[in-house]
Amino acid sequence: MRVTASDLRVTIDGHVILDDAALTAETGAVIGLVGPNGSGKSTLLRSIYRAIRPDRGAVLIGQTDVWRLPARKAGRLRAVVTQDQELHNDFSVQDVVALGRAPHQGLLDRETADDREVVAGALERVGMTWARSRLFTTLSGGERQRVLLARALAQQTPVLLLDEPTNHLDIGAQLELLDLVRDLGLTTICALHDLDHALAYCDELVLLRGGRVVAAGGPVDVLTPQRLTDVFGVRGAFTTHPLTGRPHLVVAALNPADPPNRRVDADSTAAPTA
Ligand SMILES: Nc1ncnc2c1ncn2[C@@H]1O[C@H](COP(=O)(O)OP(=O)(O)OP(=O)(O)O)[C@@H](O)[C@H]1O
Repeated sequence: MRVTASDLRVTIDGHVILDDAALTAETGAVIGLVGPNGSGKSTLLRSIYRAIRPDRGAVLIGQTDVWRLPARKAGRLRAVVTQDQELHNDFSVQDVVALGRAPHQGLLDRETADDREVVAGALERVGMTWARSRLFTTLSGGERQRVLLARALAQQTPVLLLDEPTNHLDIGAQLELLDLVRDLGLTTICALHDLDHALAYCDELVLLRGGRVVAAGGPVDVLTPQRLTDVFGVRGAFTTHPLTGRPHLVVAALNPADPPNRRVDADSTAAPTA
């Protein structure tokens, strides 16, 4: 299902932290949100998953304005894995994943055989079946992350929103999780810090800086060497990955002699130059 966000502005305590933000995620596409710390990636995601109400703009999933829906109905359209430390004291892993079924249940409904099957399937998909009876709080950070992804899968939504899903994961687990996310075939919007992962796993990128979208489109077109310098203050170049044969991004610090160009201006939003 297609996701469209248009003209979003978010103001907190009188400060505009997201302005004029827009994106389109076509059905089944994986869209990466990239940008330096504090550029507004999480805020854009939050305004899409209804954690922060934008004071302007709209978010549509299909034809439905998510901000005009009751929370439970929104929970059938999109699932979220955030960076927030969720503790779930006294919950087993299975209980945590079962929370994903809530949007499909009435208030007093008991868990059905179908719910149990979906929960078991979600745990299996993320390779955490072995931990189903463990207390969630006893898992490592990476294991928790996989369980939270299983909870999102148990929601059985057409849209998945992920905020830095590879946090806490070792390098093998990062690639495994990103492969899994790609294989799901869901419309996915994912904030990522690792630009090479963004390049390898996303169909399109939205580059943010200072709460504004400065470029959007194919990863190679968005992550131009000029933008890597302007937005991230690094030098960058594409090469061919020696193992996969795919484009690979390498970065290095700016030469001390190169003044970092930290402007956001019309040049940053112009068509790619490289
Ligand atoms: N509740 C809040 N109150 C005040 N300022 C906030 C709040 N939430 C976000 N901000 C500010 O808005 C800006 C964007 O934050 P956001 O978390 O969206 O950035 P980000 O790109 O996700 O950053 P990071 O890569 O560090 O996670 C930051 O300057 C942040 O301090």
